[in-house]
Amino acid sequence: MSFFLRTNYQIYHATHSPQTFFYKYPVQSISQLASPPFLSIYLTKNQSIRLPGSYSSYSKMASHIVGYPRMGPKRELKFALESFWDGKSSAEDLQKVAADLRSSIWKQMADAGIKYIPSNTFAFYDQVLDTTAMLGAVPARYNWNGGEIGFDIYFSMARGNASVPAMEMTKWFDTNYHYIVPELGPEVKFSYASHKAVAEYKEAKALGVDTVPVLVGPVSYLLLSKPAKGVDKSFSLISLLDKILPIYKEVVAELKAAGASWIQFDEPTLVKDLDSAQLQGFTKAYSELESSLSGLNVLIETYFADVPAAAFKVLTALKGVTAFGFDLVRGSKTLELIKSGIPSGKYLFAGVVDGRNIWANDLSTSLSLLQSLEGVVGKDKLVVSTSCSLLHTAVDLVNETKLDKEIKSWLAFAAQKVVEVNALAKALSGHKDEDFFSANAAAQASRKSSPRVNNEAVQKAALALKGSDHRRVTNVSARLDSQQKKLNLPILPTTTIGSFPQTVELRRVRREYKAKKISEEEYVKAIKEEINKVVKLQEELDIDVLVHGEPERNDMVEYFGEQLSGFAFTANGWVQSYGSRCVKPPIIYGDVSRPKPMTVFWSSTAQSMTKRPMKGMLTGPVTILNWSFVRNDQPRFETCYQIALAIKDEVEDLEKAGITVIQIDEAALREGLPLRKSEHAFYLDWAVHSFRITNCGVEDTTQIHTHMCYSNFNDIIHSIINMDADVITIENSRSDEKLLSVFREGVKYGAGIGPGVYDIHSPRIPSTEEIADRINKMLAVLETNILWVNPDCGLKTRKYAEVNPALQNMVAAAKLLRTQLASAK
Ligand SMILES: Nc1nc2c(c(=O)[nH]1)N[C@@H](CNc1ccc(C(=O)N[C@@H](CCC(=O)N[C@@H](CCC(=O)N[C@@H](CCC(=O)O)C(=O)O)C(=O)O)C(=O)O)cc1)CN2
Ligand code: MET
Ligand SMILES: [Zn+2]
Repeated sequence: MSFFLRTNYQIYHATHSPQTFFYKYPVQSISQLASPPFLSIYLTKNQSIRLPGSYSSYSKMASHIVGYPRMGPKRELKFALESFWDGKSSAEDLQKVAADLRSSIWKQMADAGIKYIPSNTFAFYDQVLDTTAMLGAVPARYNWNGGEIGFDIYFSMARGNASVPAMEMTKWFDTNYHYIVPELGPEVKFSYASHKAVAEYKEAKALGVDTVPVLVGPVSYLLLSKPAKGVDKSFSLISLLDKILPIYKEVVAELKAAGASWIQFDEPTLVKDLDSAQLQGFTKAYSELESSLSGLNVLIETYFADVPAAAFKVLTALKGVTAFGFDLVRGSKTLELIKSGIPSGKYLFAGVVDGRNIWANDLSTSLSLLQSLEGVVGKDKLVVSTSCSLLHTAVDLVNETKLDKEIKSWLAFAAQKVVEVNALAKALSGHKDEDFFSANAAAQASRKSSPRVNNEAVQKAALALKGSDHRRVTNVSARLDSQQKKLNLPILPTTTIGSFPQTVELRRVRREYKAKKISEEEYVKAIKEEINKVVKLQEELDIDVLVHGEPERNDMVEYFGEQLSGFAFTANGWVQSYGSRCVKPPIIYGDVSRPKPMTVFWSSTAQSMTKRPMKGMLTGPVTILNWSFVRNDQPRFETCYQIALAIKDEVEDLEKAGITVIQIDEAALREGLPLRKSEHAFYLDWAVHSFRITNCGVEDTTQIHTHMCYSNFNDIIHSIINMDADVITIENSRSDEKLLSVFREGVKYGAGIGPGVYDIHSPRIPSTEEIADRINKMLAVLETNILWVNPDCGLKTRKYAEVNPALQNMVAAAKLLRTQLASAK
């Protein structure tokens, strides 16, 4: 009898001889798995296993996974969600896809031998929004009338609906994941309104998997929320603890009744710079919960950075808490705190397997670290874990059939990380899998010594940049004058951020070209037609500075990654960014260089179609860095300088080709800001420097734009000014125009600035009046002659039916104000 067998890195065709599987040959394509039988068992190469008894009966080692990607290996959840939103499938269909995904994830972890398997890390949109639903904290505008929160209220909060805008969405710490920001105030009535955590626990249990239910901890929940509209900005969110804890108690009681023996509270805000009042919130919350939690093992999970000493002290003194989880990849200083001060008798969940990256773990180094920790907390109290939820890494390397073999051997995605965690736990318990460890050691050695990683010329050029400054010689106001002479733009010039809708047809063209189903000629023709359509549309709309629409790009980072040396890319390495939207971060494995121009052909083609200025469109070095999986064998700034040099070459080639406005997007500059304030200055210094390197060599008459989205800039406004761009467009409308407050407070901004006039992440179409109103608010704090009018961000996720009227209204609003300003003179 023959089977397919999944190992950690490969799918094998296997034969079954009475009690043992033997590998026969590697299966080349995943499509061969179409017909059963297919056994999902994780094994290491050259290892055979005995079935049935021995495999399932060996006792589970002390291993734990903080959380797991929810989209599915082929983005099954994405397609199910979008089909449901489009009215093409039912709520039951969506529930079924979700249940299947959850069940396969739980079984996969159970099969791999993980002891502490998380539940409730699944979400239809976002785990913070799930918590808002659990607490019944639905803003009044959604007209919720109590009862269990269903899809319509839940998705209205996430995405808005025809009559009500969505809740704010913002970056989850320093990741590319976005969460829905709770809107709270003294008037909010909390109630237990979503039983999802308990339902998931029971669902797993029914499948034979006893899980650790995961909740966003009460203190982090409050610290990640914002005062609702109309609530005083100085309102103390933490003061709401008294109101939400009773609901947490209800949830805990229900989980206990359902049989849970562990519970995990994610309290990642513990890694931030908290003040003593905020820290006291933890003490208060967990003392309050102590009696409800009795009888349960309670894990407080932290991640993404070091836990500061003061927070560590508070954390380890919490009542009723039996276990602490730490990120030991990004939080190496926490290690010293653990060694010198973890209370005895508590469990240590040691996050040694990186949840933020795709590199295979250096198992022997991790094992030594874990062994040293055993000496600190005791053998029976050490649990091997991931540094954070695996939500932030790709799902399964097994689906990467086209990836270069050598590079593949250096990698581990979520499914492989689960195996690594377990291998480490087994090794600790004296059952080290020597084959697995030696294969891993060989891969580590090959990565260190591979000549493909090094490019000496690039290293030298990047090294030469350090320590020196790079800026344009003329100051920004003089440059703007020279540019205006050339561009002759009206006041309140209108523009868009770059991308236009990515239609099904467009995706098909790109896909078929990639799969070599259509010729280069046909592809170029189709893309040119698309650009022409977008150009004509913008001319009809009477937009002043045009874009080509980015139809040739799958993604603003991946597109450049595909063309730069030192990058590898995956076929299925998707990571959730928000809701159903995913990104496929390229992998930077070596020194970066630009073999040839990347965008010049498309930009000059687009410019030839119009007399209006056409913006060249590039992604900046910091954003390419922050939205890629970055090599971990050299400091990040070194990689960033290398990318900056490659983009500089592109900027100069665009200028030579006659492009006079060049936008260099730094959408992710703010997001890369370290979580700890003490590290901000160093990061901002090299990040801003990298940006300036890209355009320090252009003529005064070449207008450099940059764009940023989803960020709070108020704390880094001086660095933004220091980027010295001629024009910046910034997301603004979905965060209550917080951005404008910095100018209200008197910060002088002399360059062009376009705070977004409408939210592009919602299907809702803003009216002319609404947009005019927004522009007026901006004019109250910004000089008329520097203000630009543009949407918040690119339009690629929208449909033309939304984009056309929205832009029409935007241009109408700009014209309305121009007339008003002219007559007011
Ligand atoms: N990297 C990055 N991060 C970002 C942003 C961004 O634009 N890029 N924007 C901000 C908001 N986040 C966003 C993240 C994703 C998307 C987005 O639209 N993602 C697309 C995927 C984009 C993509 O790469 N699409 C490819 C791949 C198409 C595809 O789905 N192909 C199928 C079919 C392949 C086949 O049949 O052969 C597949 O791979 O399964 C393309 O269009 O060319 C999606 O989820 O739908 C938008 C905003 C913040 N972070
Ligand atoms: N130029 C890019 C676009 O319009 C910038 C997006 S920022 C996430 O899509
Ligand atoms: Zn943007």
